[in-house]
Amino acid sequence: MALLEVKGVSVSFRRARGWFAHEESEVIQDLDLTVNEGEIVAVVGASGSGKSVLAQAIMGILPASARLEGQICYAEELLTRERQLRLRGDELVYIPQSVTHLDPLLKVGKQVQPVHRKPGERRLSSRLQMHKAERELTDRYQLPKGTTKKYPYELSGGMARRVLMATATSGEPKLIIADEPTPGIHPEVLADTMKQFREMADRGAGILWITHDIASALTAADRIAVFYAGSCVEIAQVMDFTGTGDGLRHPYTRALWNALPQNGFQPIPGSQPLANQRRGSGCPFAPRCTAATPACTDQHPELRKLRGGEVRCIHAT
Ligand SMILES: Nc1ncnc2c1ncn2[C@@H]1O[C@H](COP(=O)(O)OP(=O)(O)OP(=O)(O)O)[C@@H](O)[C@H]1O
Ligand code: NI
Repeated sequence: MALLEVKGVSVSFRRARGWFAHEESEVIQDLDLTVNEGEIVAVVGASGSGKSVLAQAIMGILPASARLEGQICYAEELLTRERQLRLRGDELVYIPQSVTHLDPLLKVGKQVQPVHRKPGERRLSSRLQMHKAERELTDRYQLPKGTTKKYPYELSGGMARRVLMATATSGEPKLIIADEPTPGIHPEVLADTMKQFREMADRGAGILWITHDIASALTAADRIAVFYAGSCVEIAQVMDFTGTGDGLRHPYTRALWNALPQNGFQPIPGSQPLANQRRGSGCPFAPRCTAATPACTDQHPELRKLRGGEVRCIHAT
């Protein structure tokens, strides 16, 4: 079953311009993405491509200046504001990109206790729960003993990140939106985090995992969604990332793959256009694409199915 379906979602931000006027920049454009039960979908793409904005749209925490179009469904029903509020922190959990999301005034231990929402289920005594939280943090996340008694400001960035992970995974969530959960994490903890994601997925959860690190995404994800300038340009299978990238469908995905150290560090010239620099309606990658033709600048390519994946490029075969 599809746990998360993002259908034709666009997000734009309104900004004042001068005294009376305002301008809108579209930072996500007509996005389609699905996460099924038991599946880990990694979202990769350059900084500013719209990954975190998508996470915020799903969680219902976009700022008031944002306008969202399109539909987001959870468990095959529209994810309305009311459902977002009801499911958040329970079935639907979020690991935010910024550690400022920890409550600064609450000791860490209080923040990693599992939620018990089932009717009639007795809450564990608070001391017992504290012990459980402590064990989780020391055993699984290798944090020093006593971490639960600390306040967030007493933790390093990497420690705070592990606390965020523990906070999000201490219950039994169905859909996890993890925005860059791994930077600053020790390689062993990284491997364990990915193992934990896999176990949760094997129990039926769906995970949308936003990351800069394609190499680690490839070791744990089932499918990879590639973002460029607010568009999802390709959805690939992990096994497509091999050799010189001939199995990949979009020139940007191929360029990302060939820019990895193990593939010879071949950078692509130019840079991703910012939302307010995108001109016209063509393919956003066209200005940097060696395969671009005049037709590429005419219209935004449709997302179409190709060789077991999806692509937005009129030339992909
Ligand atoms: N609250 C906001 N108001 C205005 N613009 C915003 C806001 N939040 C994000 N943006 C813009 O939306 C675009 C996408 O940002 P987003 O944070 O989603 O990028 P990202 O892909 O997560 O990047 P990174 O990899 O650096 O985390 C950027 O151009 C950013 O400046
Ligand atoms: Ni981000």
